[in-house]
Amino acid sequence: MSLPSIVGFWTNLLQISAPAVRVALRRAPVRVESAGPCGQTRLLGSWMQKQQSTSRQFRLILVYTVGVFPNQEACFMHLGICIEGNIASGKTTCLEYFGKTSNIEVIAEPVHKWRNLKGHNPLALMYQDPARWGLTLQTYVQLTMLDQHVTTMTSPVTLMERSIYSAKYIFVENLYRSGKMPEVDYAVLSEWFDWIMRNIHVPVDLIVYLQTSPQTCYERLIERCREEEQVIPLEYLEMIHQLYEDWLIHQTSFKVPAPVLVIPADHDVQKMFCQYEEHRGKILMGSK
Ligand SMILES: Nc1ncnc2c1ncn2[C@@H]1O[C@H](COP(=O)(O)OP(=O)(O)O)[C@@H](O)[C@H]1O
Ligand SMILES: Cc1cn([C@H]2C[C@H](O)[C@@H](COP(=O)(O)O)O2)c(=O)[nH]c1=O
Repeated sequence: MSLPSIVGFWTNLLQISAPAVRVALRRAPVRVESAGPCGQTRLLGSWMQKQQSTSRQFRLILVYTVGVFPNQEACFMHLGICIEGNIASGKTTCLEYFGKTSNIEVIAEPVHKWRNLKGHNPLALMYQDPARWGLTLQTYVQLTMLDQHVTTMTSPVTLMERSIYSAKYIFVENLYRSGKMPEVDYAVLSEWFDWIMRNIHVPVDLIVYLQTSPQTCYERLIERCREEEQVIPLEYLEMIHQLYEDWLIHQTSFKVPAPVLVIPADHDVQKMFCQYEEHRGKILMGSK
């Protein structure tokens, strides 16, 4: 669908002038990125700080466009949402829940790659000897996360588990601050990360933070029983928790790349599913 058609559609439906729709589009947290296949105009989600005060009218247009044109091939609009949270906080379960909805594409964290890279297990190696293998794992995590961020999506909304941001701001930072990553390794990873930020567009429109207590995660981690993680003590989850809180709640450590929706996640699964339903609209809108 071309941009003029979108403008025409909303002009007719809302009985507002075409310039008003165009103004709403211009003020929106999406931008015309490129001409997609078959001449379709692609609007790629791109949240920008200076445009936080997006008009309500446009947001309605945005959300209902997803509903009205659900099956557009190579959809013209795309929202990227990252699900963040501590280890075993319930991110995968959340993804599986929303994955049942049509028009939402979910991208699970590529843990299987981190556990098996040409027969090697960088995740296990890192837990066994973080000072030796932290750089190895985190270099690969950064690459695989970037790969997921730039993958072309065909659905209007993508839910991605974690992000290149949390890999750097939480896990690399934790290794470094706890004295398990040499300064030179941290400097190399930081140079790579900064280069990516300067040269590659990594769009995120909303961060959904599943906020749990470290104790809850510890219990769920033991229940999940992933072999590599059996060495993780409660203190490790407490450090990850604090880094997440400083980044997304207090916003005192690193730049937050998108608005944050906080969902308390210590509850049982049924209560979590109820909360996901309550927040479904906000999540689809890609903002608070
Ligand atoms: N709300 C919940 N209450 C109890 N157990 C949960 C809840 N959500 C997930 N779990 C269980 O906890 C473990 C970790 O959940 P998972 O979704 O894999 O977390 P993450 O992807 O954040 O690491 C899994 O065994 C899962 O079945
Ligand atoms: C992003 C990231 C993850 N890890 C580790 C932490 C966990 O052991 C797994 C991810 O599992 P989760 O249940 O999805 O939290 O990978 C890491 O060491 N470094 C990272 O950057």
